Amino acid sequence: MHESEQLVAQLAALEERFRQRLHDELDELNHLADHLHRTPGALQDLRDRLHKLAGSAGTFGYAVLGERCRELEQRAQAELDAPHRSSAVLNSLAEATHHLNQLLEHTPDARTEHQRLDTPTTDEGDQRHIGLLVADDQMREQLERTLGSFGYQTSCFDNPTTLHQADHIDAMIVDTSPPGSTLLQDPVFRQRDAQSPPLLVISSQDNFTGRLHAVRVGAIGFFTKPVDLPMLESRLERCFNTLQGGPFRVLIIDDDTELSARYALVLSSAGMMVDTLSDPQQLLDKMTAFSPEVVLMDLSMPQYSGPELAQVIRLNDDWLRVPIVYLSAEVNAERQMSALLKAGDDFITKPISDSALLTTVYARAQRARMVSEALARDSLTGLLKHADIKEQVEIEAERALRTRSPLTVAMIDIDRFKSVNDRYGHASGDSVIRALSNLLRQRLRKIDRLGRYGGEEFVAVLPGCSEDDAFSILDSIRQAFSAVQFSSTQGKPFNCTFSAGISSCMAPGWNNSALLEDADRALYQAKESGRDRVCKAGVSSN
Ligand SMILES: Nc1nc2c(ncn2[C@@H]2O[C@H](COP(=O)(O)OP(=O)(O)OP(=O)(O)O)[C@@H](O)[C@H]2O)c(=O)[nH]1
Repeated sequence: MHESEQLVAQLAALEERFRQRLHDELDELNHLADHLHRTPGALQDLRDRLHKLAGSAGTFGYAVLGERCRELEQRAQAELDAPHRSSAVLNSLAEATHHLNQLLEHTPDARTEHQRLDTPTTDEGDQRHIGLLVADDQMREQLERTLGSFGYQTSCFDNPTTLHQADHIDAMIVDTSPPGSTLLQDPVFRQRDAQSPPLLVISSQDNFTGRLHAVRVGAIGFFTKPVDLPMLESRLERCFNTLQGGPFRVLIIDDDTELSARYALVLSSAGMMVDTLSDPQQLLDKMTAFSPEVVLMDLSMPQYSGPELAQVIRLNDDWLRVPIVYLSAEVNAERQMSALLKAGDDFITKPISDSALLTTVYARAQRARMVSEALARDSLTGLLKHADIKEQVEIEAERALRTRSPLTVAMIDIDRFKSVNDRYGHASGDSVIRALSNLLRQRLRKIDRLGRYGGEEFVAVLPGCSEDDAFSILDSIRQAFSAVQFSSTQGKPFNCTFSAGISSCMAPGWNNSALLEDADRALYQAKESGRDRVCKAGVSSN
């Protein structure tokens, strides 16, 4: 069966399950309606059930029923808030509840459409194609060279129309200099929409107006000359979502299993990884095991409230960045605010259409991942920071132990870097650090992890790579780096070298915690034996 047909069939099966439950649900509502006068707590119970149905009925196509439930829920709530019960109100509430059954017929024209769910895909592996509209020859050549070395394919255009008409452009970079350029006011830019490829703008001036023009045509990056190319490249990477990611992980916490199954189906059909939780007691285990990037949380569950669970999540520092979105039938703005004040970031009111659910979750997940990536990365090099690369060493070491596959860790340190700073200035030193990080990123594979361990010290984690293979890769990078010619701010040319120590988990006597220490010891040995070399742990170098 075709994938979209399968989705429609699964959604239909869920709807059928919901339809069957609906009959029982309406019987229960009728029963409560009959006991409003006699049974304490019946009114509260009726309100809660109406509230739940107001959220779920619309999602499964019973929009009219859902709206009516919401109306009755509000009437029940008003009666609960009143100082005394009114017989007349209870009678009319009971009567209206009995009429709900008739609304079961109001489905065909109000059913939720099973539209095709178009989502941005994150297909990795293909070479990305960047369209350049850059009149400045030097800037264009620099971009072509740098983006090419990062594996992008570039094409140059000389006017907005040909750029927009070009096929298979994954992103575009537009240079709006010289000052006063009206390039972005060209109609083709103004007609851009959500489907248009991401746009990065280069400008010779950093001012509010320039940034505003860029935002108005939907730019996702703004760079001022001289452009920090590694920064521009990492922005491109970020917008393609290729930074160590995989599908977005979404956790749905809702006691209504049919409803959460439906949301899960909709989100997973768009390529997201979804897990559901109906028993909040399992919350901590689930958060740890699944590590969601977005949590969709029902507002009221039998024994717990959504804000309580959100606060439990927020007690753990590791989960402070995870957006929590309440999915609720609650329309009362005051109650929504009070939930958000406790914890949580956003509200989606049920019922919600499939595409609105998808868009909201996608936007939240994307933003959360971007923030997370930005916080984990070093601003000068765009590489992982000390703590994050150390964590990657541990993760990969555990994986290597589990899968009995090789793993090599390399510690790399620029030689006599202090004297580079002293002789050529700190800014030249920075560009050496950036160049080495670019070179490492460019030469290593996507699955390798790279981090800036200290000032001029880097760590590379190479899964599936033997010590010998890692040695030859790093040695060729060492040679390439020593051939790079830098120029100081005064225009003086100079070269740099680095030393590296590598340690592999296939080495005899290996254990997890010693991996970095062994690489460090090997690095020390490389320094001691003359620098500009790569040493393996446990092998003496002459
Ligand atoms: N430009 C620049 N310099 C940095 C940065 N971080 C650290 N440094 C400098 O890097 C230098 C490191 O020097 P040392 O640790 O003495 O080592 P070295 O001069 O590289 O000598 P060996 O490692 O023994 O070859 C120090 O002078 C730091 O100030 C940075 O972000 N930018």
